[in-house]
Amino acid sequence: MMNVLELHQVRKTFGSHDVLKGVDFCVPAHSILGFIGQNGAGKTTTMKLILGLLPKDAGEIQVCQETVSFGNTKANRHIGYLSDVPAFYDYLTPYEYLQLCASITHMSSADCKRKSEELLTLTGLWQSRKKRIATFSRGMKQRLGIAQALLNEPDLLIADEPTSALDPIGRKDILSILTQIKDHTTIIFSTHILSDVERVCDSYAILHDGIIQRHGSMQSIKEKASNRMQLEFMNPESMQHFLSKTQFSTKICTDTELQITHDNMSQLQSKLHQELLQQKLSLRRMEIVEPTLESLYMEVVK
Ligand SMILES: Nc1ncnc2c1ncn2[C@@H]1O[C@H](COP(=O)(O)OP(=O)(O)OP(=O)(O)O)[C@@H](O)[C@H]1O
Repeated sequence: MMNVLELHQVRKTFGSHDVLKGVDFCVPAHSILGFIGQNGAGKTTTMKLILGLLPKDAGEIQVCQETVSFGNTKANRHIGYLSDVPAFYDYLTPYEYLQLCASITHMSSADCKRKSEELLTLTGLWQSRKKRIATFSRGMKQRLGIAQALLNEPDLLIADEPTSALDPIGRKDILSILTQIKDHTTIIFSTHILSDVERVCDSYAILHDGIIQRHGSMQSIKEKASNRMQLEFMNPESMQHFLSKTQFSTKICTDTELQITHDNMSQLQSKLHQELLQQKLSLRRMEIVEPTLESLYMEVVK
């Protein structure tokens, strides 16, 4: 599959601060990439480099096979951009606003009408098309931001923390729009909300300490073999008893719960059964801890 976006060894320094120290990742066509990182990790910086809004110190960026360079906005015709806090002319209606945006890009008035109607419907703003943007909630403004970013039918949508400021319903709306458009548009969205990535993304990339520390498909996380088991004891005393005798190295979670890490799950299970039997202990719960995006993230940033 063709990559809509490719970054190779991208570096960026602000003064003496090495923000990006060689960032590499690709986004295949018609997929959604969750671009994950803590505050200040360099997500916005990366997005501005992709848009050619900042000069990079080294490396290469390609959008739809076109090389991006600072100040040259040619590659931007492939891109729709949604900033983390989209700003609008509040006295306009969403319909008027989209028309204004379309007129700036010299879209014909027939195309503009058709596209505005389609996008207001897609983003659930059709009913509110005659209300002034000033009366809109944050979620509605974010949805209008998506409509605007999609006006020119971009191959790539770059969304900077589109869900971070929203409540659960607002977030669900945005995520559902992103899922609906991915047949036509490839999406990269930055976030630190891991559950949003788990809900809609096809792949993830974790930026930390200036490089992509982990990346892959969401499917690959599910297929990763678990090496952890969680046990819950009936009471704190039985857990203490177990801890005083066990041969396994353990990580205590609460006064009745602990985790055991082991390379061979079936071996662990049978040995545990033996131990519990010998110690005459019964458990409330014993379950395999499936690998999650959160556990990967924690490994990286801890
Ligand atoms: N123009 C600039 N001049 C100097 N330092 C900058 C500039 N822009 C960003 N930085 C620094 O680069 C680092 C990365 O910032 P960036 O905004 O890319 O992070 P982020 O991952 O988007 O964080 P957040 O989640 O808080 O938006 C920060 O330490 C920031 O202070």
